[in-house]
Amino acid sequence: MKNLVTIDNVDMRYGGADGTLAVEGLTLHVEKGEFAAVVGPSGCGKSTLMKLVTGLHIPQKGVVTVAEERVTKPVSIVGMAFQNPTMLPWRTTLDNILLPLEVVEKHRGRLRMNRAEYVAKAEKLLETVGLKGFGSKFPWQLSGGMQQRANLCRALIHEPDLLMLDEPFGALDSFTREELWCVIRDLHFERKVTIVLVTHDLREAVFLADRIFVMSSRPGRIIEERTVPFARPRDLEIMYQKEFNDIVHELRGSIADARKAA
Ligand SMILES: Nc1ncnc2c1ncn2[C@@H]1O[C@H](COP(=O)(O)OP(=O)(O)OP(=O)(O)O)[C@@H](O)[C@H]1O
Repeated sequence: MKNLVTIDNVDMRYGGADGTLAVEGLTLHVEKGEFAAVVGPSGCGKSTLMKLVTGLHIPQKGVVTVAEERVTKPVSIVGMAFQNPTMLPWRTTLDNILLPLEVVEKHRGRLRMNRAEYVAKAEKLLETVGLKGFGSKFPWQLSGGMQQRANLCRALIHEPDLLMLDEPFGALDSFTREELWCVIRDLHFERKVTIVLVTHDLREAVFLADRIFVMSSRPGRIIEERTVPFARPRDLEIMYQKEFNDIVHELRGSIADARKAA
């Protein structure tokens, strides 16, 4: 299958020539339609990887491409969701979801001409994530889990080919988190969007991903790549199977080794 994302031998340093080398010789390919997860010790450069793919950082060495185009500026075919939803409190949930369309030049004109169509699309997304009828509420009227759901809608409103998720469920209780795993699982299954998920939660990675990349300690590079063998769509029950927990334990071992090697 074709790669949608390629990172080839990339170095990224913060703060000038003597600054922090965050990733070094980072190489990773994600296929179109694939669900990839990236795990690794704290501070190993996972968020840096996300910023390199989305074009928020440009590396000093090496090449990043998305959809066969070299990344030299923020990439428009990508949707992003981070740990903190950062919704604007003075806008309704629906208007927060429409925000990326107002910001990105390419969509601005279309939104003005076809607002009703985009509102309908936002409402459909809200329904998909279990928030039907909540579009008129303000973010502060929603629970943390509901805000994360709305955050996902915002990342998906421009129908991105690539969805980048950086610890999007980190701050949630475990029941809400598992519910949202199922929302993401279904979105991936129905929309065939390519997803890259950065997470500290190894069960989350094994439940959701087709392939898991393990990073070394800083400067980060990929030290292990693991294909998850379970058929899709997966049920939460799978987390009680021995094969599932064996993979989680092996990944935990790899990360512990990477931390020791630092
Ligand atoms: N703007 C910056 N200026 C200087 N150093 C930075 C900057 N951003 C990140 N770093 C450093 O680069 C390294 C990688 O950071 P990054 O945020 O990518 O790691 P991470 O794996 O996402 O961390 P965590 O697991 O704690 O979320 C860290 O050591 C961090 O301190």
